[in-house]
Amino acid sequence: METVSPDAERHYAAVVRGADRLVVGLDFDGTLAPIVEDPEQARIHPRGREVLLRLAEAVRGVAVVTGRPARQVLALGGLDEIGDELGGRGRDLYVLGQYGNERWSSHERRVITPKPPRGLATLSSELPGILRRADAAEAWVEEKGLALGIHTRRLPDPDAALERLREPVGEAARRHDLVVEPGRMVLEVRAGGMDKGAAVHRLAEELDAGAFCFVGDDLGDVEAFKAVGDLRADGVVGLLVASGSREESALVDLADVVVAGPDGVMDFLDALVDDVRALRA
Ligand SMILES: O=P(O)(O)OC[C@H]1O[C@H](O[C@H]2O[C@H](CO)[C@@H](O)[C@H](O)[C@H]2O)[C@H](O)[C@@H](O)[C@@H]1O
Repeated sequence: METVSPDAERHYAAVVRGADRLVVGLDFDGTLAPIVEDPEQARIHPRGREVLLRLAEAVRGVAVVTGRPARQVLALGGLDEIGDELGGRGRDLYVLGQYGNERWSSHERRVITPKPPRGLATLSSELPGILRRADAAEAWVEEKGLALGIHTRRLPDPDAALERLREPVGEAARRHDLVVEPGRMVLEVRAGGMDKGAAVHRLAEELDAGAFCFVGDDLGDVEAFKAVGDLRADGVVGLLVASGSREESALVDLADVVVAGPDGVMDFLDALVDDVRALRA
C-alpha cells in the first residue's frame, strides 16, 4: 500500500478508530475482480469471498457499487452466497448496480431496478451502422438492460478504436437524451441523473455512516471519490483508495492510498480488518 495524499495516514487511522460506523464501498471490475479480456469471464478475486466476510463483520456496512447490472455482479461475485453467510451472522451486504440505478441487499434479497431509458432501444438499432462507419464493426456490445456497453478491448488496436467511437457515440447519445460513461476500453450509453456519487450519498445516509472508505479503479468511480470528499466536508471521516493499473490513472491522482490492483485491494482490506480487530482487542 502506498500512501499518496499528505493526510493519508491520519485518514486511515480515523477510519480504523471509526469502524463501528464505517461503510466501505467497493467497485467490482478492476477492484474486486481482475480485468480480463471478456467481460463475461470476469470473476471475483480468489480471496474475495473470505475478505468480504471478514470485512463485513468488522464494519457497519459493505457495498459493491458497480456499473454492472446487479444480478450479473451477484453471480460473478458469488455475492448471494456471501450474503447468506452474513445473514446468519447478523450482517448485511449491499449491491448497487448500474451506477446506483439498481439495488440489492442481503436482507431484502431482490433487485430493485427502474425501467430502461427511452431512446436506448432505438440507439441500439443504430449501433451497427455507427460501429461500421467508425471502422469498429467488431466492437463487442454489452446489452445491460438500462445501458449499452461498447467494448474495444478485443479489437487489434483498442485505444484507437475507442477514440474513433467517442464522437459518433457521444452524438447518438445526445440525440436520444442519454449520456456516455467512459471506462476501461469501453463507452457506456445510459440515462443521466444517477452516478456512483449519488449512490454513496444515499448509502451513507441510510446507514448513518460516520466514516466512508471507497475503493475504485476507473473513471466511473470519480463521482464516488467526490462524494466521499463532500462527506468529509460535512465531518464524516473519509478514505479514498485507488486500485492502480497502467491503464487508468484518474483515481490515482485523487486517492489517499494506492494499491496494486485487485491483489493489492485484498491485502489492503485484510490489513484494515486486522487493524480494526487489534484496536478492539
Ligand atoms: O463499475 P465496475 O464494477 O468497475 O464496472 C465497470 C464496467 O466493467 C466491465 O467492463 C470492464 O471489465 C471487463 C472485465 O474485466 C473488461 O473486459 C472491460 O474492458 C472493462 O471495461 C463491464 O463489462 C461493464 O458492464 C461495467 O460497467
